[in-house]
Amino acid sequence: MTHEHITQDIFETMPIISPTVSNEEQARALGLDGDGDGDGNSSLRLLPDVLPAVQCIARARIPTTQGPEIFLHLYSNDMDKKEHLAIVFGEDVRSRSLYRRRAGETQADRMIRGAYVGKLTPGRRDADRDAATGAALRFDEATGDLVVEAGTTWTQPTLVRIHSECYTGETAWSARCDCGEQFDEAGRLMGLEGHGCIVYLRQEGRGIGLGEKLKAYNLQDLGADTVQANLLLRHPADKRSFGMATAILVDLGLADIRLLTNNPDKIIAVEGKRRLVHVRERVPMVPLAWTGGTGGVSSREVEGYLRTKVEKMGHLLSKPAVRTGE
Ligand SMILES: Nc1nc2c(ncn2[C@@H]2O[C@H](COP(=O)(O)OP(=O)(O)OP(=O)(O)O)[C@@H](O)[C@H]2O)c(=O)[nH]1
Repeated sequence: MTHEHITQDIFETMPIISPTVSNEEQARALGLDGDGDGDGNSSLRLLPDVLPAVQCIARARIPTTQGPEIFLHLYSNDMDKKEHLAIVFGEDVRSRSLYRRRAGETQADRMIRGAYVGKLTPGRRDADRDAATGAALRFDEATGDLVVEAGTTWTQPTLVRIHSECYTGETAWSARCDCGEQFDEAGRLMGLEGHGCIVYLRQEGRGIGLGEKLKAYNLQDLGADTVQANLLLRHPADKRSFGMATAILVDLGLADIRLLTNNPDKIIAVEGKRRLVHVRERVPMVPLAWTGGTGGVSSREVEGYLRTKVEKMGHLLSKPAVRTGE
């Protein structure tokens, strides 16, 4: 479809952009549904049979400006060329694919990949044993797999956030969404617990990419809500999938989790068909501006964004009533 066609279509459909027009009506008018295939299903409902094969290719300790130390894990996979990440709080969380012994590698190679136990210090020679703490890794000699003794250090379900990339909210100080605030809050809570994981997925703009999200913002300024804007651009309301997150969590041995989210679709999606990951508890992410405290994103745009999430995307959020006479 040419640019002229899209522009023409948008202006033909502009009169039906109104807060009173439902997502379904809008989608029908455009011949689309949630995932654009006309079958009435949202893309999140289409759970994949097979998870991507993920491999953690490097891990490093990052001291942070916020206090807690994190271990950043960078993943490759067999489905896309993107660098998905796991931001891990807690030294005991071990990526199976990272620690697996590789043919011919030296202890120095392992330390450089981040496949070590304890802390790296100048002059350290052995990745698999930390003389300072006495910690040692154990391997299955036949397969080279790390033997992880379940529950030896952390027995509770781990606090997890599955975050989708949002350049505008995380880096460009955008007050159109609460993504940056959610990211910071997740890190704060995990820092307090001393344990947790933010899976950072490279699916910008609910999977449509930054360029398309910027177009969606212009449509929002022209009167569309966030769902209508995606549909007008001929994208599903939500183009994301969460099999990558499931695969990364399984690789990290995080099968029992408490998930920070308001989005019920995310719970279904991360558990997947085979329920390799169990969401034991949903931990709500209440916008800070709604908690009565200080801070938090506050703008006309973010209020509309959150309202659309509640009214059209089924998010489990309710704004506290404004109290009067106090
Ligand atoms: N297309 C589009 N994407 C947006 C918009 N605002 C934010 N996003 C993207 O939405 C994603 C953030 O969604 P999340 O906060 O991870 O997830 P969620 O489904 O809203 O659910 P929660 O876990 O409750 O926050 C990021 O990829 C953002 O870039 C928008 O107006 N349009």
